[in-house]
Amino acid sequence: MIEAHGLTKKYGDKTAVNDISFTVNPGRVTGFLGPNGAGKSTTMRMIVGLDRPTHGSVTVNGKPYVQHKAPLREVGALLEAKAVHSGRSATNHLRGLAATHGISKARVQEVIDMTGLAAVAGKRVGGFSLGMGQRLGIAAAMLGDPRTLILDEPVNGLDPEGVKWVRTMVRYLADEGRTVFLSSHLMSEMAITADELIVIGRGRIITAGAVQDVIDAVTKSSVRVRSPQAEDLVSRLQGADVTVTSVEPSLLEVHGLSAQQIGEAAAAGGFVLHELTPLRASLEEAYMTLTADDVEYHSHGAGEETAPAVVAETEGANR
Ligand SMILES: Nc1ncnc2c1ncn2[C@@H]1O[C@H](COP(=O)(O)OP(=O)(O)OP(=O)(O)O)[C@@H](O)[C@H]1O
Repeated sequence: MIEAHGLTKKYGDKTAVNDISFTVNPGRVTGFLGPNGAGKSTTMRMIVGLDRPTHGSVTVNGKPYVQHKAPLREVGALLEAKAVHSGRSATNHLRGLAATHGISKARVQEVIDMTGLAAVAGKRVGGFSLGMGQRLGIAAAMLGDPRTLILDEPVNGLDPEGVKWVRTMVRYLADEGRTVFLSSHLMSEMAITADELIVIGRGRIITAGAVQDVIDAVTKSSVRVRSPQAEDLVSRLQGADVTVTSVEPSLLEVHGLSAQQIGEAAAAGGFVLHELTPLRASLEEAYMTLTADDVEYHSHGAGEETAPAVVAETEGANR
């Protein structure tokens, strides 16, 4: 478990992390999201004692990281994995780490096998690709068989097979009762990997909670309706707080009514339906809404999609 209370980090005038409090629970995969510069890495560095908080505190498994007698056995961390420019082999790199923490050579071999490094374990780490370096960083994090894992951008640079492997691995580790805290900018991946989310922007927590709750709190669900009588159906569906958008001639997107309400209204009016599909917003859409005001580095330019025409946003009954 990770517990932060009023955690704050200032670098000169810059407040990188601003009075944040949160809990990361065991048995769950918790995603840490936020725009570039939001303070994710700084928070993770404070958790593992690489940065000292300006104010506040953070504990891992009940104690500040530095007070653990065998920290590698409590917390494994992959932080801003940079290419390790080393002439040593992966095996020797891991054995060196293991030796200073009383960890056996057998465990080194285990983590090499777990992370798919067996074929390259004897090769110079300096020649590793980004993905292999990432796997080596994860191997090092796993070395002490820790109860808590902190992974900053673990899928960065990994191929699809590697991304899937990380997803499966963190699920397995959480199901074993471990605490898993990971950051990523890949929303689609986070949506299927994480159970819980903490979203930060400009050093402050924007929201936290179960993934679906975070999405539902900021996005409106809608229903896709396909009907050969779509045009006439629009007036049947009109009501207070109902928005009907015509996506194409026989296709509507309805906000403000459930699929059940639409189906019943259509049946009552004798309308033929070819499709009735509840649509849920994606984590990416929710994230964009949540962090819109907290993005420090905006990009501008082409690629903005034109919204489809809203054909009915009406008042009145019929719900
Ligand atoms: N050593 C440092 N000295 C000065 N400023 C720093 C230092 N480390 C981080 N910062 C600043 O603190 C803020 C938070 O940075 P941090 O790296 O924690 O963000 P992040 O959420 O991890 O971003 P990214 O997604 O880009 O990795 C940024 O504005 C950054 O420039």
